[in-house]
Amino acid sequence: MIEIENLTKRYGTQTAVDAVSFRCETGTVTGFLGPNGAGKSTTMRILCGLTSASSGTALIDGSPYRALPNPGRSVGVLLDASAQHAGRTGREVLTLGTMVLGLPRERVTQMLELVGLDKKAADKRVGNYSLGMRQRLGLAHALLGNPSTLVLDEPANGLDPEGIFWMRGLLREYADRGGTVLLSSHLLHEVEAVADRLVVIGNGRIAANGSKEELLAGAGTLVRAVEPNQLAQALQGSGHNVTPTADGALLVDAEPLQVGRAAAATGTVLTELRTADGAGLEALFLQLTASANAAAPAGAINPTNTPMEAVR
Ligand SMILES: Nc1ncnc2c1ncn2[C@@H]1O[C@H](COP(=O)(O)OP(=O)(O)OP(=O)(O)O)[C@@H](O)[C@H]1O
Repeated sequence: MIEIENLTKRYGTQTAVDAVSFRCETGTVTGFLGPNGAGKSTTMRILCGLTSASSGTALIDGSPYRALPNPGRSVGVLLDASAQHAGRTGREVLTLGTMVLGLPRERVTQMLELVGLDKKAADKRVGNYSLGMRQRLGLAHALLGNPSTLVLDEPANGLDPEGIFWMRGLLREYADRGGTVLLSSHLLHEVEAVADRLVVIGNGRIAANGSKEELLAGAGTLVRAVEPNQLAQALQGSGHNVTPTADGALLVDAEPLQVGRAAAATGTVLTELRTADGAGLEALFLQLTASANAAAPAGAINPTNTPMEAVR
């Protein structure tokens, strides 16, 4: 289990991570979503003992990473697939890992097989690997010590569609066997397909935290109009959040009835009006990160990590 409590990281005057709290329960995959610079990597680096926090705690199975007796046996970490020595072969990287962790050498072959790196690939130098191969090797390295927790920063980066499908299955199976996974990504549909819970971060602060179903059910109304600007202004004037989607629709934190009434009152012609449940995580992500990036005072956005309904 991962427990992050009131975690803050300041770099000079900039607050990269601002009072972040969330938990990743045993047997679940938690998707950690946010735009560039949101604070995902910093949070994960603190969790893995690579960066110190300004305040707050980040615990794995009740301990800070650095206090774990043999961390690689408790938590598998993949923060940067390109961090391996380019001159070593994949097999050498894993062999060194077994030596550091005190594991039997056959673990190397098992992990190579698990991640689909054949003999030829295993004996190539990492400098000649594609990014997808590096991700597979990184995952093999993370899983080497048979840990109960996985912390993965953008592991789907560079994988082809077959690779993404494969990784999704691997992580699902790992969680179903009782593992805990924290997985960051910009690939929203990838996260939507595999995660049980979602934590969305924007500007260092938690913008949403809940089960995937909770978050998708709370996605409001999707509306398309011939003159969307007029409708958007009217809805904003009534205190609603309005987020334009990439394809010209509006996502509104209101019921379809309220949006329909606003359209009628402004004489706006609608071409579509429905609950946004099926609009997908991408639209929700846009909506949430837009509000997180707005100039809200510190702590104004879901400071207590209450479920999604309370954020709105
Ligand atoms: N060592 C550092 N020194 C100064 N600022 C930093 C440092 N590391 C991160 N930051 C800043 O902290 C903020 C959060 O960065 P972080 O890398 O955690 O975001 P992220 O969500 O992982 O984004 P990305 O997906 O682009 O990696 C950014 O504004 C970044 O510039």
